[in-house]
Amino acid sequence: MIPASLRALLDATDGQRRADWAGREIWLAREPWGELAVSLQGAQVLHYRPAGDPAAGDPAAGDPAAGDPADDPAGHDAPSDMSPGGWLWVTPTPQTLPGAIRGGIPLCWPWFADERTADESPDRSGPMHGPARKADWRLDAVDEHEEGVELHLSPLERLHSQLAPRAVIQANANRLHVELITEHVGETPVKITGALHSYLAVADARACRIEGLAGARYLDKLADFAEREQQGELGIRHGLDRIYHSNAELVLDDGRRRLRVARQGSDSAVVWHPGDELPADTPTEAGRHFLCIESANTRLDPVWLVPGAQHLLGTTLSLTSTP
Ligand SMILES: O=P(O)(O)OC[C@H]1O[C@@H](O)[C@H](O)[C@@H](O)[C@@H]1O
Repeated sequence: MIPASLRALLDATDGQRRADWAGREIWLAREPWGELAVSLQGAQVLHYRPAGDPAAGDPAAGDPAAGDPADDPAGHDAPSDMSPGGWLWVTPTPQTLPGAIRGGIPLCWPWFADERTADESPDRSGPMHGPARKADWRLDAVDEHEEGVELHLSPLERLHSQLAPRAVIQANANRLHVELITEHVGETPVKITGALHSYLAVADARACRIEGLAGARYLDKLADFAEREQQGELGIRHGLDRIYHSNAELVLDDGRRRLRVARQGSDSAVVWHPGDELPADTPTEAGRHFLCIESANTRLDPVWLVPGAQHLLGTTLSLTSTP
């Protein structure tokens, strides 16, 4: 679910790959395999929709419910400034530059949340979730073929004295895969955290289920990081902010789609929705249509990088039809 203005840009593309949206340069594609939109601010995937996405509310996509708006929670209860379809969510009212866009898959680097250490930020200053998501990135390589696309990006300016990040984004008719690779180009070991802060589009954030976390330990950020154990699968009915100590593959079931969320290089799965306390850049109606499941490295699994070493933090989204 994306802003109608971004949808209009995608619909208007006639093969060109660059457009401006909300003051940012966007790389976009609308091809037989599906659709992809990436903001060069933050190397942030904003939209992904594989061909035939059955929950799009679009008769052409083969959605049997699409003919009857009342039966189609995927699309027709969308706020008027939002367009249904796709696996990711973006706010219709993003902050102006140099603010970050809320939605899609922001890259949080080289620290997660406000847990920056002296390694990541010598004076422990800097924005929540690190500078990468607000920085300008450049496209270093694009590999387009009939089945999909692969993009390689790196920041225009150096974001850390000893670390160099780059992002790889792969999209095709079956999956979206994002990698954030950190290379140590300095002289002394450095500790990092970070996250791929995926905003997944859901029918209603208060009626979702996440499978794969039963029995996992987690830190409850809303209870001063109290440590708890997940009893059974996670049913979401209200706001939550948790860091699960788990590397398990997860399935997000919102009643209309079962999305598999696989993670690489991550022993922390962050599950977040602000409930009724929505951020200022998120209108009430739009705000109930996302749930964040983040592939993360947090205080539970920080990564020590030695000179010459690399770390890959990744996430892969695909469908599962198996209940
Ligand atoms: O508003 P931001 O900076 O994008 O952060 C959103 C949320 O991101 C989550 O990852 C954190 O666990 C939350 O505590 C935080 O509120």
